[in-house]
Amino acid sequence: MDYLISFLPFLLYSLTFILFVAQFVKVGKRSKISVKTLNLPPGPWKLPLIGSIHHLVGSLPHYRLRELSQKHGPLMHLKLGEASTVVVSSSEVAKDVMKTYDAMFAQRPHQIGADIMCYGSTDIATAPYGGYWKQLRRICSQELLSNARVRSFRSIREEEVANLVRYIETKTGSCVNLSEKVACMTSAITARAAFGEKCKDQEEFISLVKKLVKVSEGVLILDLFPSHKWIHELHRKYDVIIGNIIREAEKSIGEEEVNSLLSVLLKIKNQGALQHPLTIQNIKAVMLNMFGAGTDTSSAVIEWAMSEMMENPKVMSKAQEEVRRVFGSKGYTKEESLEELKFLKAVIKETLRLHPPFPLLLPRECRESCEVKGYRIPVGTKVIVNAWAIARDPECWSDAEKFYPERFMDSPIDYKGFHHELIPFGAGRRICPGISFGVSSIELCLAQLLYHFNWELPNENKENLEMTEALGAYSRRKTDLVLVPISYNPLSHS
Ligand code: HEM
Repeated sequence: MDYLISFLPFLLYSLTFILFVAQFVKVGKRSKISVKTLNLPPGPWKLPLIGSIHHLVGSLPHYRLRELSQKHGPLMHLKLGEASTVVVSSSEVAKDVMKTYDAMFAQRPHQIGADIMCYGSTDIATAPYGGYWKQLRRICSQELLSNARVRSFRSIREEEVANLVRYIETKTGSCVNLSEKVACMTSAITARAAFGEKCKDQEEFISLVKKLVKVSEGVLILDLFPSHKWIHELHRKYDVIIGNIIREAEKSIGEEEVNSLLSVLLKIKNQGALQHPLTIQNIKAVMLNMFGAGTDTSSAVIEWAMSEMMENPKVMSKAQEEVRRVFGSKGYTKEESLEELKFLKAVIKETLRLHPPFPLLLPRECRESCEVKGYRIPVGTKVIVNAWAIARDPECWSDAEKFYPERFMDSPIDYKGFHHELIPFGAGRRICPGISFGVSSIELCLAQLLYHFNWELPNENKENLEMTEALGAYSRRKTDLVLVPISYNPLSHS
């Protein structure tokens, strides 16, 4: 009975929500959302109005949004009641939003879910634009994720990738669930960089954050049912574990030179010379970002790159030939050699183009009313940039749907936020600060997987590798990538 009573508010919420949405959404026989065009005051909005609020937009997949924008234009207005969202689907409009008017669109929309999970939205990713966020962002770029700091984690990356290679070597000729193993590796790299070597709660922490990340995909649920017990229960568990880890880390500060992300943050907090003093709660929120934003994203890129190369064996051979030539018979010995892997870098760019881990980036909000392409965007409008659709726009890319890394070989186009046709890390003030951290693990891991092994599909799906994406805010494979590694001996080929 108690159980039923506790579910009553949940059911009432659901019913109200469905009735509310049903007024605006006409779901046809084949689940088509009806679209109307309407002139909206104030300003020259002549954009499609579809029955949706920003919550729903979050759950509309990027490919459905592309279909809609192909019909209704690269700046599309979605509205339900008084809540407005614009969806950007061309590189030109993205440039306006993330460069010309970047300061106007550097806000994140307020989300109740983020308030619960991220200690009142005091992390970097969901903090409102302003002095506190700017300070965190500076700490993040100069101290936590600077190139020098990322270089200092080199031995961690090398050890974890070597562990993965050793494990795969024991499985030569049999099936390996690469998705699972690569996800463990990226989590281990992030955990050791974040907490240092001596963290005994690491495993528990990683498994809890995985659950939290899954839940955060459904921001809709968090925002609609903020009082529901399990959300708070999950957050309480996170708080206890990260609290223990921080207490342990505080003990070793000053004892030895530790450069884990957590110890750097604690030192900055203790120095106290900040305009917005950092609290332990703030540090807990930032640590959640490092894991939430940093682990599944990198492993998804590795998975997709391997999948695409399995689908395109000529690309695989070319990438293997390059790595084996550059590394020679000794294999990987120095990080600098990664710089010579021009084709592998192109493979990674092409993977990020076709499979950006956040196809819709992270949502933004308009801070000040402004005009984009002749349309007045009122303050408070939510903005979604469909980076996935832009990266497949035939106006920008020839043979846009084809996996063709060669397109980047003599091209200046990069993913660092200057070329708005390729923005897997976003652009402007809110661009991802973890590019160098993420890409350095991706490059090393792929290079080693290509150097040490030839890869085959398991017998049961020899003809057909499943390439479907799972539904959700992150772009990941619907099914795990299972492959058969065959160990490669460089000496027998030299
Ligand atoms: C392949 C790997 C990664 C991808 C594709 C990726 C992508 C993104 C994207 C699309 C955004 C939103 C940008 C925008 O709004 O314009 C973002 C933000 C962010 N990312 Fe990443 N990310 C990756 C790795 C990482 C790593 C390794 C870390 C940290 C260790 C990280 C930390 C963050 C943070 C803190 C933000 C919030 C920035 C802000 O709001 O100011 N990311 N990332």
